[in-house]
Amino acid sequence: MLFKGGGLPHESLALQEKLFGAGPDYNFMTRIERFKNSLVRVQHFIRCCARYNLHDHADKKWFEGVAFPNEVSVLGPHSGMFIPTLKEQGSEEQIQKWVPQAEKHQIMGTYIQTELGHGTFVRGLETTATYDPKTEEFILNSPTLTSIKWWPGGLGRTCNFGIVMALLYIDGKNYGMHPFVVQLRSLKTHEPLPGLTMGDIGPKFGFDTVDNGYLQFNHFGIPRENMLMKYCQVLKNGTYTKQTRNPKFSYGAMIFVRSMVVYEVAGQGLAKACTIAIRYSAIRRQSELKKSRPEPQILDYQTQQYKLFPLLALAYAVWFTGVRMKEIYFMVNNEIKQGHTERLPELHAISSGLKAFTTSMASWGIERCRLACGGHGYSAASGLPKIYVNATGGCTYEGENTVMLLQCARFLMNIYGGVKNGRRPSGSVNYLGERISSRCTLTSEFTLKSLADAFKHRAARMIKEASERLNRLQASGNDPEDSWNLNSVVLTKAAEAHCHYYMVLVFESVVESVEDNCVKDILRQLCQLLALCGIQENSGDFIQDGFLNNDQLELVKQKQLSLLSEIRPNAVLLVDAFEFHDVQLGSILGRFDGNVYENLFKWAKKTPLNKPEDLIHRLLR
Ligand SMILES: CC/C=C\C/C=C\C/C=C\C/C=C\CCC(=O)SCCNC(=O)CCNC(=O)[C@H](O)C(C)(C)COP(=O)(O)OP(=O)(O)OC[C@H]1O[C@@H](n2cnc3c(N)ncnc32)[C@H](O)[C@@H]1OP(=O)(O)O
Ligand SMILES: Cc1cc2nc3c(=O)[nH]c(=O)nc-3n(C[C@H](O)[C@H](O)[C@H](O)COP(=O)(O)OP(=O)(O)OC[C@H]3O[C@@H](n4cnc5c(N)ncnc54)[C@H](O)[C@@H]3O)c2cc1C
Repeated sequence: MLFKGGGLPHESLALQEKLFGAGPDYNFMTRIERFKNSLVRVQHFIRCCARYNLHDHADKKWFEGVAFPNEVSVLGPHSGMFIPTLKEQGSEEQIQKWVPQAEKHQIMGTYIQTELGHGTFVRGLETTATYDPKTEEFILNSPTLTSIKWWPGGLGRTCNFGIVMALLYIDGKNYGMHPFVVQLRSLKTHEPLPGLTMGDIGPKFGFDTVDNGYLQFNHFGIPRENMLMKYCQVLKNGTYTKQTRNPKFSYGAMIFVRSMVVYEVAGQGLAKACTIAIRYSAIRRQSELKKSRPEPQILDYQTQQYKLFPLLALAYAVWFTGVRMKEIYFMVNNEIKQGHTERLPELHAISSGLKAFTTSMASWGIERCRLACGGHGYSAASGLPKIYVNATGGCTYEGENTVMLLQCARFLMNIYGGVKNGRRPSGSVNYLGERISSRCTLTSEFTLKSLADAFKHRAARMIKEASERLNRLQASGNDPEDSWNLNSVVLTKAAEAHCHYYMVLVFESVVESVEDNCVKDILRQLCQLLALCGIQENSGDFIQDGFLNNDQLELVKQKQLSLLSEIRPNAVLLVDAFEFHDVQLGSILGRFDGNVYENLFKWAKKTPLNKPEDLIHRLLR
């Protein structure tokens, strides 16, 4: 119950739906079969939403977790980007017009921003929307090959609507990137409308159940009312007006998804992988620990614990951080709606930084879980390949991770510069206003406070040094842009250190808030392990300025090893506590009943390659 809160009833409802749990095995399907099967489940999901009166986004998410285990469906971009952008950027009239249809799935939309030539550099996008006051239409056009829209999920075959990000031109003047609601396909025939060339972009690393697509505009007209006009308006005569608000409001959909990805993608993905690897390690027996004794569970090998328990601690940390990230998003977004935009830069920085930091850590962690499962981990039956390919997409979409770390670093440099000029920082960066202590107080007790302080010191020092290096590069004659580029590796590391500190701090605050002493003690062990592993893996950062000494590092190592034995008796319970149903895990190795071998054998017998009547058989005969 530490995790699920109000979600359980919806999950149980979804689990009662036969169509979700049963059916053909994903691993034995071709891409087209996977896509079709997902569409069948999408339709059933939509019927369930009506039947169970599911409107709230969070309620639907619980349901989706069962309906689409370890994959993204075309509903992801629809409910995660299309509807939120309508709500956040549309005028009241526009919201009334489109949101109810979208929520009832009468129209299906996606978010159409990236182009063949540009994804990261949003200001480099080329699609144009030119206003024609005579027809009161915007004419959308793809002027170059590189301006063809590329990647939007659901665009290839499914969606009949999209929000297209395009450069607004009025009377020859470029007003920058704006969002437009565009009908793409006929609501009767589902054929693309004349003036649009569109389709699926082909097979990918993962995301088989999503038809990421391309779209080329050939002077395609849409009504004036289709520009989302909450913040900027184009009047009938072509007059452009805008509120004196931050132009970055049109990037709001990206902040939303980045804030959600920490929990939904990184937290869930790593927690599932740990559940599989730790349960399997309690079932699998191999080799000898002691002569003439039964083979031990592989989870009893210290090296196996050393591989998996730090990842378990990380899974808890990312999960808690993801929950906190969601809370912060909704809090700051409410403030923004009431006209208080002061915390937008911080929200952008922390959502960019944490999205990058946690998806990278989770991808790396999921792969390590696979390696920890030996040969069977390499089989699709482990469920780990599917979890990995979907989670690792999070390192790229919604802002490539290095680019996101640099956005976070940009904010940190601004704040640090302000501190130097006497400004007081607040929120997630308030520590930058504190004096940095030069010696570490870490003792063999390893209190959570002393561990968090060590990460604070590391982050503050690395941010300070990145800033000073930037200044030195400029002082030696480099222009600001070159200086930034020449410092960018250092900047990304400073941003990572900031995010790492944030994650340790969140974990520490969760532990402190737990009332049950037994649970508190177990969580404290995990939090200590997370922090100690972070120190050891990045020990150079902690000893570089003499903050930690060799004796303290030795203590860190000793404590890390003793924690492995302390965590061992609770390890399986700690993954059971995530409460993933077998349907959600999609893994034979991670089955709750532990009946691994019998089911692996049954599964292998079902593989299509074993069917007697096929071309392979004839060729081999
Ligand atoms: C509900 C969903 C739940 C779960 C999700 C689950 C599954 C996901 C499923 C499927 C995947 C779904 C969707 C994927 C969809 C996509 O990928 S959509 C496309 C996303 N594209 C990107 O993210 C592009 C990345 N690029 C950018 O964001 C920007 O262009 C940039 C940040 C790189 C811009 O860099 P610059 O050119 O430097 O910036 P600028 O535009 O000139 O900005 C100057 C100042 O503005 C600040 N800033 C930048 N972005 C924002 C922002 N979003 N909000 C607030 N402020 C911003 C920037 O920091 C500068 O500030 P200064 O004060 O320093 O000047
Ligand atoms: C599964 C998936 C789903 C997607 N869904 C959608 C969608 O629904 N809608 C949509 O519009 N888009 C979507 N996208 C596109 C996605 O948002 C972009 O691919 C992403 O933002 C990265 O941009 P890019 O492809 O231009 O990468 P690039 O910018 O070309 O990245 C390539 C390399 O260049 C580096 N680089 C680029 N710029 C800089 C810089 N300024 N400083 C340092 N290094 C830099 C990067 O770090 C990276 O190593 C999706 C992508 C994927 C993979």
